[in-house]
Amino acid sequence: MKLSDQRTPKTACCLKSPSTASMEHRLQETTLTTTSGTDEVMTVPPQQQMNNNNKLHAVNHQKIQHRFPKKLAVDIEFTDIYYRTNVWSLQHIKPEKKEILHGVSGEFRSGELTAIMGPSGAGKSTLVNILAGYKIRGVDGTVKVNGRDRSKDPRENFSRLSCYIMQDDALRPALTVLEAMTLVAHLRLGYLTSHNQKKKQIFDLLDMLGLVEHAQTRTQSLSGGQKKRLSIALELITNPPVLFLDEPTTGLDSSSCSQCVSLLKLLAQQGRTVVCTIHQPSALLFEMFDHLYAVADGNCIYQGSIKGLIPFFKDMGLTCPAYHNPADYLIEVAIGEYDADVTVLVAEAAKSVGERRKLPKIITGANEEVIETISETTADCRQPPLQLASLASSEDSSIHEICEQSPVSASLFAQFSLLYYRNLMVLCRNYKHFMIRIGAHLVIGLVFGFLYRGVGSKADAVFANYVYLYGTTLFLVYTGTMAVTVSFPLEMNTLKKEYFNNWYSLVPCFLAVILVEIPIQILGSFIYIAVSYAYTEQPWEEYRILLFLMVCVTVTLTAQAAGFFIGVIAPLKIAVFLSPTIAVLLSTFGFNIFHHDIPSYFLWMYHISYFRAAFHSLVVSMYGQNRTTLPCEQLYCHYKYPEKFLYEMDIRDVDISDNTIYVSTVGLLLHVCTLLAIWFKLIRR
Ligand SMILES: Nc1ncnc2c1ncn2[C@@H]1O[C@H](COP(=O)(O)OP(=O)(O)OP(=O)(O)O)[C@@H](O)[C@H]1O
Repeated sequence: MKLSDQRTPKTACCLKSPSTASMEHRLQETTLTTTSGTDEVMTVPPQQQMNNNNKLHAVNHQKIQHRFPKKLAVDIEFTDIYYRTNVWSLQHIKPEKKEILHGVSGEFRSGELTAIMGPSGAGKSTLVNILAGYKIRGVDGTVKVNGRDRSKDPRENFSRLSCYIMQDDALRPALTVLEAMTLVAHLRLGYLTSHNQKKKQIFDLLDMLGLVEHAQTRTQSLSGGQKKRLSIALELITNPPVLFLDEPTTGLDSSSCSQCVSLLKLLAQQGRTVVCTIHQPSALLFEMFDHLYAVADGNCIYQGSIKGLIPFFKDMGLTCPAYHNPADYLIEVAIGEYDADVTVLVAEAAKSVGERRKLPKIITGANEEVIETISETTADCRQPPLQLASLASSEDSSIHEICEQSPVSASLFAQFSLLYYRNLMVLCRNYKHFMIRIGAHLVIGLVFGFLYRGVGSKADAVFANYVYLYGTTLFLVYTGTMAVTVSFPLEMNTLKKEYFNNWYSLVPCFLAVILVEIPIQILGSFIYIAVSYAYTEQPWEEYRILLFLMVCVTVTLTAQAAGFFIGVIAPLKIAVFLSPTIAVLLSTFGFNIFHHDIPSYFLWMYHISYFRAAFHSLVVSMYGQNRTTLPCEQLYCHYKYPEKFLYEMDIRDVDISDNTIYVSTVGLLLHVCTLLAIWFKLIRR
């Protein structure tokens, strides 16, 4: 069925503030008409002038042309959903099972905007987490997608046709709106979608969400409502048929709230299944929802239309006072006010599940509307044409079929390139951070060089040089570790969101992060070494300089790998304390303590200490390798012969290449462990 042939005027949602007239009135006033041809034109008659400069408001006064490919409609049915988790009981000193959802059932349909409401702690977020596939552990029950059990298909399939917009916007603050959209378009639409098509799609989305004029604004400067809309726009780039949102209106003022809900309504009217949790909305906002799913203490107490809520309560002997906001009344009933017997409501609501499932699907205006196929939309798009949406076809379509219509994501290499470029861009924007890191290496190099000037070439200053070498190792280990300890923890939320919503795979993302950090650390080390090496008058022999550089770079990169690892495995506050503590602990082995003096139960630390291995290598690179006699300006210099110093320090037999291989291996292993730890965190949901 070619939907563009249908010309029935439809009621559509308009994106506006409800401040001056009733929302309902305006909704009815606004019409959405399809025109002939391939372009869908939503014609919105002029509204009365309102005092709102927001772009979304202006949208109502314009013709908006959207070019959105639509996928098949997706209905979600869930039965007997239980969620149990372990909580630590101080009374019994053991973990105990706590049931948070007690077998809830329901159905969310395409073309409908569903609100999940209930008192705080009722289980709204838990339910939406489960339905979005974000929470997996401890969940029992069945979730069907277009009648097919979701668990029978690979997990990624569902995430390819749905998106989850979490409460925390988790955006990249240094990127502009346009950059964020472009990046996600390249990542998710892959190379099969042409540049022009991506650009068109981005601007259509920004236009629809009222963000065009903020395209060049950095996301950190956006208002709360704009951030929320950007979060939605980023996920809409692949046009998923299902949207889950956790409290999208939290933290927004009433005007932004209504704009946000209006937008969700529009998305639902275009045939999507839109499900969001929401706290007590205003009466006007409440009426904008098509379907209500009310939860109280892990049970469903009502599911059905908004209009049906008050009559349902009336049937249960609960009369909503006149002029009372039904949304407020619902919450009051859910917490047991008005002598409400919640168990009766739960039993009645359970009956309505079956009744709703028997109801024929209401063909909402939007479901009949044209939302063009990709092939119609773009002549230059090489993707196979997507099928037009129709509710009839949605019943037969499995997740697999719908997924086959999803755009092909960027290849792993393309993902890496895009993410690497993004990280470089963020680094350039946060150049102060970069400059401070490089500046610190220069300043410390100058200070160390000044304090230990000339010690590298004197026989009577061998111990001072030994301390300089120790200080160098410690400094490079510290700067390597500490600069990156917070890297992954700070972006864990964003990473979780982006990874869950299938933006990219973990390995390219991980490599893109560490390969931006590694050159900075190498550059910093080079600057420090250039200054301090020259100032302290270390031997000016190419071979020794190269050895020195190699050992310093290896140890600082391994320390960096340790910083990444500690940051990922420990909570942030502990990680920033743990990293330097471990560095200091490892540094005590090898410096002024001999292998034979270490108690046997600490020997393992001596052996695993990459610090010790690097430090010994540095000393040997300066005093070993057949170094000639050191110039002595005193009557007697104990260490005139460098070999003697190595002998007395018990490091004469140190093999630099063995040690360097060991330090590098530790670094590589730490990176692998970091990658596994992140992966574990991402999948442990
Ligand atoms: N992993 C968990 N361990 C222990 N309790 C949990 C866990 N997850 C959720 N809960 C509990 O389950 C209940 C429901 O939590 P949920 O976040 O779903 O509530 P909510 O309805 O979204 O509340 P709010 O509106 O305040 O966000 C709460 O009492 C919460 O403390």
